[in-house]
Amino acid sequence: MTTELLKGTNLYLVGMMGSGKTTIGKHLAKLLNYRFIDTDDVIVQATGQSINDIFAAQGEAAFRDIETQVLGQVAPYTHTVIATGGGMVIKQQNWSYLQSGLVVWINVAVDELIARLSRDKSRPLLQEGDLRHKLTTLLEQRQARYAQADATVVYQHGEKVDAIASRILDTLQTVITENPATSTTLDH
Ligand SMILES: Nc1ncnc2c1ncn2[C@@H]1O[C@H](COP(=O)(O)OP(=O)(O)O)[C@@H](O)[C@H]1O
Ligand SMILES: O=C(O)C1=C[C@@H](OP(=O)(O)O)[C@@H](O)[C@H](O)C1
Ligand SMILES: [Mg+2]
Repeated sequence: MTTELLKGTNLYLVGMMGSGKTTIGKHLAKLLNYRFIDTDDVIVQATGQSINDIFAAQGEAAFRDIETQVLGQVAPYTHTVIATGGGMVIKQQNWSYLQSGLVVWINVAVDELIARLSRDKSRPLLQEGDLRHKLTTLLEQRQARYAQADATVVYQHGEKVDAIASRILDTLQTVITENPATSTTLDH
């Protein structure tokens, strides 16, 4: 049902590190018969370096430039679910690309993010200092940007990936039905 309503419009998943963008995005793409792209994966493939290595060797600003380039490269696609990195929403320039599709914020409480990420070594911004403080500070800086999303799904404790994915589709159906102009990719 939502597949027809979307008319090929891309879905961009935004939210904090650990919120499940990559995991849920893959599932969502299967449900919609869409392609799946993770901007971090594209960066790793294109540079031949891990995200940790890029941050260590070139710094965050260089990573953000590559991230914007990658977003610009994938935005012209249709029928694609794009899992973004948690910091994608920061740059205003990125919103011109994000707004070519429908943006979904997966809103997960900091306590749950801590439980998921306490042993994670793949996210350079979380490797030093207190994890709760880092996540809380980042969320404070980003929350208003995440809230610019077209749809928000709040994670319910213990909710499985397939349940969140189908709730995202239900929410999008409501958003599109209430404002049909939101899904227009293939109309022009
Ligand atoms: N609904 C969920 N319940 C429990 N764990 C989850 C859920 N969604 C994702 N995870 C786990 O949380 C971690 C981060 O997920 P990931 O998809 O990489 O998030 P993101 O791409 O937003 O950083 C992974 O270990 C993943 O298995
Ligand atoms: O929030 C961030 O600034 C980042 C999130 C990461 O992606 P995930 O959100 O998929 O973990 C990755 O892009 C990089 O480590 C920076
Ligand atoms: Mg991810």
